[in-house]
Amino acid sequence: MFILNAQNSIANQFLAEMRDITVQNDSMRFRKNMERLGEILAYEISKTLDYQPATVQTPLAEASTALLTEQPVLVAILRASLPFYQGFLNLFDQSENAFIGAYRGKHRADETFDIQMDYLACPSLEGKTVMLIDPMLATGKSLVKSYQALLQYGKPAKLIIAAAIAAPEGLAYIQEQIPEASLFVGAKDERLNEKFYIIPGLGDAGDLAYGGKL
Ligand SMILES: O=P(O)(O)OC[C@H]1O[C@H](OP(=O)(O)OP(=O)(O)O)[C@H](O)[C@@H]1O
Ligand SMILES: O=c1cc[nH]c(=O)[nH]1
Ligand SMILES: [Mg+2]
Repeated sequence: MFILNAQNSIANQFLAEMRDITVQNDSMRFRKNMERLGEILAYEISKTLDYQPATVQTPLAEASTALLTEQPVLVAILRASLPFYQGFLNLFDQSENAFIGAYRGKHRADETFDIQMDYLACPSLEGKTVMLIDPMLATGKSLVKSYQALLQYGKPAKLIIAAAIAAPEGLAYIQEQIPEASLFVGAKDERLNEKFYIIPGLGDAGDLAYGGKL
């Protein structure tokens, strides 16, 4: 598992501002920070993909390099992942894309919830490199249910799961349910609270990015 804030970098600033109650309610800044974190994680993930030799013709001569052997499929889980996903799309700008409307339904009296899933637009995933992108990995239910739904579009050759902030409980659930997934997270936080929010976390990522919902 790759944990970005295991090393100090400018990414600490973006994560800190997303968490900071004196900054996070500037929703444009919150979305921008989420996008920049997405770009950085996408860059780290890009180092682990497959490349093949290539040459490009400059005005003066041929230059040798190595380029991606294939474009990934980027999967955004509405709502909160949109700015985070945009960061990935900024770098993997030739990728295919999929969109899932998945959210945590109303919490029951015991605070548990089911994942509601109403929308799925997806190309074939057969044999492809798929990146499942969601900023918050709390219980892991959204990601697991999303992945299970995606399998109707084919079996990816490689599955990468990217989150801005992850709880240990969610990470364990993903590793149990989807052992083949490679995990890349901005930060691994302490725990979930009784309402299954990540502690210290940042609050509700979708609401901070786009406002509340009924
Ligand atoms: O790991 P889990 O326990 O499934 O929680 C994580 C999910 O919860 C949040 O979505 P939410 O249901 O708040 O919808 P939103 O993105 O529209 O805010 C967040 O954006 C993740 O998708
Ligand atoms: O802490 C959390 C957990 C789930 N979803 C969020 O937006 N935040
Ligand atoms: Mg939310």
